[in-house]
Amino acid sequence: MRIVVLDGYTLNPGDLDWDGLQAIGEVVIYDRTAEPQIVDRAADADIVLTNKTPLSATTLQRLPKLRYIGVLATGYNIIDLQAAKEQGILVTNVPAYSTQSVAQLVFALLLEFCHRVQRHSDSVVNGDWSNSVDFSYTVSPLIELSGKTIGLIGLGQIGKQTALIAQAMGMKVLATGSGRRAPEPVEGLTWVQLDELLQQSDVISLHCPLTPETKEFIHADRIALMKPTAILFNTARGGLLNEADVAQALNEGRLAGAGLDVLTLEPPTPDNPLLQARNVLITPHIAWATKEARARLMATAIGNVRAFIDGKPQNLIG
Ligand SMILES: NC(=O)C1=CN([C@@H]2O[C@H](COP(=O)(O)OP(=O)(O)OC[C@H]3O[C@@H](n4cnc5c(N)ncnc54)[C@H](O)[C@@H]3O)[C@@H](O)[C@H]2O)C=CC1
Ligand SMILES: O=C(O)C(=O)CO
Repeated sequence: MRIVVLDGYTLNPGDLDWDGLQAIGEVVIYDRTAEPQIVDRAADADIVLTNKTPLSATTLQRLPKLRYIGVLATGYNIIDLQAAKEQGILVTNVPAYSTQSVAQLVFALLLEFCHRVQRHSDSVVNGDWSNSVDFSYTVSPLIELSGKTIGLIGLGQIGKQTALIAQAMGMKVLATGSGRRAPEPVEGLTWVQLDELLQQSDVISLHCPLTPETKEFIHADRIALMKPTAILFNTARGGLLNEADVAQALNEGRLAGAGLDVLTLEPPTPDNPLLQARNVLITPHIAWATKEARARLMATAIGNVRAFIDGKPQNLIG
């Protein structure tokens, strides 16, 4: 079996190894692949592994030998699933490998808004405390989370873990999903419709996939439903937001802040309006990238390839 990894660098920048994959077949690993290079590099492959290199219908039509795509991620919005199905190509993803890490980053971002730890520490190191007449001072308002309401859009693996952490902090948890009812009862959590969640939440966190239905579904009309004091978090996919609308709401004080790990285009162009927006914290799509999570991702991705070769595919999508 000829296996081509199109963009292996972010999964394994050098602190993991590909041995498990190399034991399965003839493997070629590219750190990154630009779109025009995909067909040349994958032309002879039976198996292609990709994290964020897109496989569109046009590209797949030019890869007639391809039998299997292993997405090196949970989100698989980069694959044209319909085209893959029509060509008989199986597609798998890696669920749940980063659940704890992503939920942890939600709170890293949220707690930064609550305490501005770095800003306070910088102030102290710069001498402000030594020069202060008081034993305590603040350089920005502080927020206590206990008693505040968090609204989770998407209650899958990451949404549920985020709910647990929020509950441990004394927050009231609202959630919504694609159905009118909760997929399963979760203790202490209230299932509401999207508009109600947007109206009632102090903190809103997105945990649903990017699909044609959810594309840019956080837009001006929905932002207008949110409290002007609300803080929005997106660790799912950038395309869930209309970025211009979110930036405008932040700049006009109709939204208090945004904590973002993902943008529509990654890396972003310098003119992305969110980069200069007021009260925004942006991380470069790192929620998944703890070594612990990447090691789990590697193990499951290799398990997926083995299962496909053994004729018992696992983690199939589409
Ligand atoms: N920033 C990062 O590094 C990472 C981002 N992700 C993103 O997070 C997303 C969620 O991951 P998981 O929780 O593991 O996936 P999951 O599949 O366990 O949960 C997704 C949930 O979203 C719900 N959903 C689907 N359509 C919806 C809609 N229209 N409105 C509200 N909810 C809807 C589903 O019913 C499901 O409960 C992934 O799709 C991926 O895009 C995942 C891992 C790492
Ligand atoms: O697993 C995912 O969906 C990610 O975004 C990380 O690549």
